[in-house]
Amino acid sequence: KPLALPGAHVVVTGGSSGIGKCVAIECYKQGAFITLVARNEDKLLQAKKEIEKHSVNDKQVVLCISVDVSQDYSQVENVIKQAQEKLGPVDMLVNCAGMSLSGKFEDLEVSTFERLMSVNYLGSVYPSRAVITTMKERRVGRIVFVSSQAGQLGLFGFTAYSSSKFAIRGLAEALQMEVKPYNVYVTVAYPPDTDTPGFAEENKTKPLETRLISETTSVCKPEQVAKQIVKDAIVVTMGLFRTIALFYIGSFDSIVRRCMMQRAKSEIADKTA
Ligand SMILES: NC(=O)C1=CN([C@@H]2O[C@H](COP(=O)(O)OP(=O)(O)OC[C@H]3O[C@@H](n4cnc5c(N)ncnc54)[C@H](OP(=O)(O)O)[C@@H]3O)[C@@H](O)[C@H]2O)C=CC1
Ligand SMILES: CCCCCCCCCCCCCCCC(=O)[C@@H](N)CO
Repeated sequence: KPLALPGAHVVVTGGSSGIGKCVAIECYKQGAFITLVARNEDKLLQAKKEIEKHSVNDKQVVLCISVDVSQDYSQVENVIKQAQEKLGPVDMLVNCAGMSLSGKFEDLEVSTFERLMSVNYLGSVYPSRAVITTMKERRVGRIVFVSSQAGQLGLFGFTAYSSSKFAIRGLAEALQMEVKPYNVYVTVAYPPDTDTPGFAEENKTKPLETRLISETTSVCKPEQVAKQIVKDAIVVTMGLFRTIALFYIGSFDSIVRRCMMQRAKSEIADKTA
């Protein structure tokens, strides 16, 4: 049941920096073929070189594709098509592209809310939407979303960021219920502050309150966070420990399975009729 990474095709958005780059390295070390997706081509090539140092056989490939995951769905769809033509169907998608901007609600431009929603939320919807059909058909697939601790708890300074990360959780949980009968698994990571270029950038404009709240927990290494993300995606344990929710989820899952069987039956009936 665990996904076999050797020979698997793993697409990592935001794979040119920080957590995403470390996820790519972790998968490459375990024998996967990698597609890196991000905007800046120099950063992509730089990351490709770094990842290739960790190869475990001479067949492995790191493919780089430059695209903005948050802008135009048809562009993202094309990128996934290109990747599948070169490296085969996507076995695992890791949605790491994202960014953080902080400030008091009244100090943030409204355009910041739009920007974070499109990069963090729509930037996870588009790639996932582009791989899901093939995953369901093949009865193979993993989709990983990267939320944040600020996606479980709304925090001072993060009105725009937290809400974009909460949105990811809703998306992931609803999608999981749809695709479970097709052996496709969805996981969500909720990392704490992690030492990355993105984190350094965020710290330049963080309000004092946000910084003090953040400093109550320690800063993680991206390698460590990436290791956990990959492990959780490969061996999917009981995703979410929510006692009451579990009861409902179980009964909703059986509705989904029943509908799936009904549909299969009526398709057979249509064919024989
Ligand atoms: N570091 C932290 O403290 C934490 C981070 N997270 C989340 O983890 C994820 C990764 O963060 P981190 O590693 O720190 O970030 P980095 O800024 O170091 O890396 C972000 C990556 O995403 C890419 N990216 C950003 N915007 C887009 C876009 N519109 N289209 C395509 N690619 C894009 C960047 O490349 P390019 O700019 O070239 O496009 C880069 O590869 C984010 O979603 C972040 O919110 C969650 C919790 C804590
Ligand atoms: C239910 C249990 C929840 C526990 C929450 C504890 C919260 C403590 C402080 C949180 C610090 C903020 C992290 C944001 C990280 C982030 O996403 C940015 N660094 C991105 O760049």
